[in-house]
Amino acid sequence: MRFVVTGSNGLVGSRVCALLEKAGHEVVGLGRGARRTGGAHRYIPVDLTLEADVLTAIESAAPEAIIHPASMTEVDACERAPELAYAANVTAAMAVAKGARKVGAHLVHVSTDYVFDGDQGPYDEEARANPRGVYALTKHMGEQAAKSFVPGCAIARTAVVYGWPPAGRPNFGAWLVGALEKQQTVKLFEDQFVSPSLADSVAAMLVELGERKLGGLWNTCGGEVMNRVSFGRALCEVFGFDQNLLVPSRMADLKLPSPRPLHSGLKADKARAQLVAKPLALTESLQRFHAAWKAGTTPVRGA
Ligand SMILES: NC(=O)C1=CN([C@@H]2O[C@H](COP(=O)(O)OP(=O)(O)OC[C@H]3O[C@@H](n4cnc5c(N)ncnc54)[C@H](OP(=O)(O)O)[C@@H]3O)[C@@H](O)[C@H]2O)C=CC1
Ligand SMILES: Cc1cn([C@H]2C[C@H](O)[C@@H](COP(=O)(O)OP(=O)(O)O[C@H]3O[C@@H](C)C(=O)[C@@H](O)[C@H]3O)O2)c(=O)[nH]c1=O
Repeated sequence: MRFVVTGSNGLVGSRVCALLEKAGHEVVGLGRGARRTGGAHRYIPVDLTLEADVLTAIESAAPEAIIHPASMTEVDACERAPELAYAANVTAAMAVAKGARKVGAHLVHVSTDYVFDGDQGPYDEEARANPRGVYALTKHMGEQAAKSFVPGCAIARTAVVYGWPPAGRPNFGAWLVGALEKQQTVKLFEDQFVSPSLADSVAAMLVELGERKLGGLWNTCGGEVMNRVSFGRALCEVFGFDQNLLVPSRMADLKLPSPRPLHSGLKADKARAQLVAKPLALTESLQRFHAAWKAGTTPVRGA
């Protein structure tokens, strides 16, 4: 099949491109600025907030399916610059969805557990969204844009994605490993419950939604819900780091600019039952994360 993947320089997008290529699909990555990943697929630099450029790129690629992970993902930066967040998470989502509609491509739109308020998680696909904060609001609006232009699209929500990104901002898992390997202490939220998700596993589920042209809501995340301290402890066990470096803290103590859901997390039963690419158990995810670290295939190691 022919695929377009947005945000192909990002954590999820780069893994989606790699998996698609491995499976023998034709791939065109869309990203901002110069290419920052390997692989043999075609790359088109495009600012996704510019609708005309997005439509030109999508028409030239003529995909059967589009996977759209591109987004402004720094939650506090979104809070500080709502105009940029709106452009990246709503305007761009609309442009990509219009492109999909124009060429008749299936759309897999990537979203987040942060569309929920975190009062009563974990959440299944039927739960009602109640976004708080600019990142959450704009991601929720992005979902509506995707559904408005491509009613049969898949909305794939994921959460706390970790992995070894090609470049750019370190994620929760990479940030933790970077600090712990230098024996630095890390303050970890004990009051935020989430579904940590290995990027490769998320990518595999997104690829399957694209290949099978499945629509509707899908929680494409890790298979277990836990607080951030428990994640840290499990990571220490697998990597052999000292658990005494983990300092339990409360989110409110950090005085972050953006609100974040506390009892968040996603129920992964639908994906577990219906997808071939299953949500992974925490230990298996961490073992894979560790194996990539050991193999030295970690571009931002120590970032
Ligand atoms: N990471 C996480 O913990 C979670 C992520 N998600 C969702 O998963 C998806 C993927 O996240 P992830 O891969 O981690 O994010 P990244 O930040 O690693 O990647 C996002 C990519 O989008 C690109 N991008 C942003 N704006 C534009 C634009 N205007 N034009 C072109 N490209 C643009 C970025 O480009 P550049 O590199 O130039 O900035 C970046 O490469 C997102 O939709 C996110 O909301 C959901 C839950 C958790
Ligand atoms: C999780 C955590 C973060 N921090 C710090 C690190 C950083 O400065 C700040 C925010 O951390 P994070 O970036 O990991 O957390 P956050 O921005 O809340 O991560 C979110 O990202 C978006 C894209 C999503 O969609 C969510 O699912 C979620 O993964 O808080 C701690 O000090 N302790 C902690 O336990």
